[in-house]
Amino acid sequence: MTDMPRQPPEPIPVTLLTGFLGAGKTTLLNRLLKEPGLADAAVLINEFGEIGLDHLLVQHFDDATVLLASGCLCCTVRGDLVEGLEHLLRRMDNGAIPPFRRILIETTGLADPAPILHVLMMHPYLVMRFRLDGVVTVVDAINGGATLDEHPESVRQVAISDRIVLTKTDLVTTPEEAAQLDDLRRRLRALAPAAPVLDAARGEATPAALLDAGLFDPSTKIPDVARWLADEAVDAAEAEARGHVHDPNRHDDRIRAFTLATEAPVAAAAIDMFLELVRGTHGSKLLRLKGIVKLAEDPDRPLVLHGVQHVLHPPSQLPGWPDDDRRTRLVMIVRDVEPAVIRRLFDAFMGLPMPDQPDGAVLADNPLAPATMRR
Ligand SMILES: Nc1nc2c(ncn2[C@@H]2O[C@H](COP(=O)(O)OP(=O)(O)OP(=O)(O)O)[C@@H](O)[C@H]2O)c(=O)[nH]1
Repeated sequence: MTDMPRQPPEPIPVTLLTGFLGAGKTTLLNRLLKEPGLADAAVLINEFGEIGLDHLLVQHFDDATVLLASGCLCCTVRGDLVEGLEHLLRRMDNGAIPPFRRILIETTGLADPAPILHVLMMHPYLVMRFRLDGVVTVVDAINGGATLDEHPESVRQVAISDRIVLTKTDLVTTPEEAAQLDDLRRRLRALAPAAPVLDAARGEATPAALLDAGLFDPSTKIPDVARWLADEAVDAAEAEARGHVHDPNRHDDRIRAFTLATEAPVAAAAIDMFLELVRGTHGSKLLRLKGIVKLAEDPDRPLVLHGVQHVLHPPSQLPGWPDDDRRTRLVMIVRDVEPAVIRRLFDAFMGLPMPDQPDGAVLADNPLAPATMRR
């Protein structure tokens, strides 16, 4: 018998469920797990709330954090999360539990989801076996506005989300509450313009609407860049935000979503230097980055970028462009950074004419510039 080369197993999609204390995460999770399509999902939760989960594959992980040698706080790895994920994989690979086709991770209401996403993007083994499908953030229609005002971590949870679920809209009865809900919806749209807002009480938070938020259309397996990037929605929100006076004391006014785009093919070194500089300078202020790049060296095979804070998922290349839009497009969500600052840098590195600005060559040719930025 000839040995067939072994294909690596398909990475298992992971959905991160986040949202503030009492927002309704467990209630939503319980409902989703009763859906037939999720019978073969595994669940990892890091606290048992008042509502129990009676699902076959529930595993618990603690809040324990392990500081990496670099000492970078945003890279704290949830040790038990890594262990929990490895344990589930081991038991599946050994046949001790039935194969699961998806993982849902419910975080504590106070958690910043970024370190959990970092685990999925950086761990040398887990990054091969799992892929981040999306971040679902649950927001309470009654308390959501006050929570955003008081807790910056809840603003971050919304800003990095791919889907938002509004809960408790059934409790909105008075005209004042309805007006507050309108305001909350506006805030959510500004914070996460690419994330559809789904109303749980109206039955909109279905598995079809919440899951498979990644680049590939689950039915065709073809990448759907427009849906994944949602750059048009971000552009529209950016235009709306331009007319608005930003109040630096409001947590959500400090967050900005914007897009960068160029028709011209981009040299791999230029995009590399640009990202290096943005990550080096703005690090934790860069909440999320998604992008597709037309490489000068290989223009027919677009490069896919995906990052949370300064951590980039290992970039991949698609075999071809899925539609007619072949521009390089990046969507960024930042905190406390003016989009114009990053836009100027992008234009400089992409070689766009910038008569009155220092351009990329000045940095790249400068022997005093950091080594990563020199030619
Ligand atoms: N009326 C109404 N109540 C809801 C809805 N969603 C959740 N709840 C209630 O809100 C309370 C908190 O819900 P949970 O699902 O425990 O919220 P959680 O986000 O998991 O809470 P923590 O784990 O404490 O962060 C429970 O009493 C739920 O029954 C909803 O859409 N409408």
